[in-house]
Amino acid sequence: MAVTEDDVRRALDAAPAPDGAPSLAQSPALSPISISGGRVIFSIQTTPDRAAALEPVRKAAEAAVRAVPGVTDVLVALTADRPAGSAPPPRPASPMAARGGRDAPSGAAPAPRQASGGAGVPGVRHIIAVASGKGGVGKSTTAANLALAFRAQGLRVGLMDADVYGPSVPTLFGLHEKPEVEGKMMKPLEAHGLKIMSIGFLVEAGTAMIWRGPMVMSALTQMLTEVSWGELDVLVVDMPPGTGDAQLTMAQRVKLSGAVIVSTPQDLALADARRGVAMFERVDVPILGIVENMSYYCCPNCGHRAELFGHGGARAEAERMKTPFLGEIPLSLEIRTTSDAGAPIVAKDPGSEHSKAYGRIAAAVWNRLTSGAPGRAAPRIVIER
Ligand SMILES: Nc1ncnc2c1ncn2[C@@H]1O[C@H](COP(=O)(O)OP(=O)(O)OP(=O)(O)O)[C@@H](O)[C@H]1O
Repeated sequence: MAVTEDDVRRALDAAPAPDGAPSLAQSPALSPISISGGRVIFSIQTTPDRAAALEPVRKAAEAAVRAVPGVTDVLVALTADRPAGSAPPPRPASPMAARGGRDAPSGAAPAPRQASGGAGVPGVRHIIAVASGKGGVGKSTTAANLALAFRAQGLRVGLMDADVYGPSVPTLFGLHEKPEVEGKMMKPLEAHGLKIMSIGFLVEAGTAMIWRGPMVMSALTQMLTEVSWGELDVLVVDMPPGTGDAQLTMAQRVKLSGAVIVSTPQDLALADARRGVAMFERVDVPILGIVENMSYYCCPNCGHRAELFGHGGARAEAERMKTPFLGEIPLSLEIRTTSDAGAPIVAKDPGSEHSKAYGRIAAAVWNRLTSGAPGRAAPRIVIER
């Protein structure tokens, strides 16, 4: 039986509120409710000093929703904005502790929309997510080349590989050492003028990882807040494919300036891309645009361009969704071999046609970022299950 928001709200009509409202359902402290299958996630806004006292309210809300027919998993978090300059709240499990972790229901808590200044990471002007609805469409390749193209345009750039399920950035940049730790902060590695951090630097290569939702949140938060990124114009985040916990975590934890969606021309990937767009829209992250990757075939010998089945689909879809179309990248052996060899094409051959295509996409994204496209607030989660 499909769970609806009305079902959840009816259950919360009998749950206590933190602020004197007749019920949690009627309280402004209640965040938007996220429902995915039988999983229900929401948060209750509070102040850090009241977090402990409100634990019974959180538990009562969880129990009320758990009793709704069809609900299989509930995650309710208390959230608060941390005053500038104060210490961060304690973290849950660290990514290192995730090695060999047990399977468990996962979840990420949505947060109320509240305005706050900056990107949420000190010194970082814009954080953008590069995402795709499904795996293998070239999201990591696009993120890496986009970051390099920003750099080529004189920007100070970081690249954060948040793909907890299959980090590609270590291979893309031929980086395999562990980051140095200075005090409580990790130093990002550097390559081709980019500051780089990957979940792949923190876990053993080839280790089978089972990530629980809170671990994903913890790992991503650490990579954002416990890495000395320094002053950056833009931090490009290579997201895990799909529309799961990590995406929600990023969208809720950090003030994302926007998301770039990567798709291949085929209809199936486009349907996935549509889901990706919808997910970011649901959490109020502006879509900066869609990139069509492996758009057409470029012959390595004669440069002849052959159209592929479905070519142009992303442009048409972007128009239908009233989303900017950022550009197309061909299916090219050079793009693949340079990436596999640890120096993506924009680093290896900056003057090539393909690098220019990435440059045009970077310029379009930067244009959107600096033309006043709205960003999102950065809430702090105080307590999580
Ligand atoms: N435009 C392209 N032309 C040729 N090969 C490409 C292109 N884009 C990506 N590839 C290749 O496709 C494979 C998958 O790319 P990539 O890892 O970037 O995808 P992804 O969407 O990030 O995948 P995952 O979901 O597994 O992280 C890689 O071998 C990469 O080199």
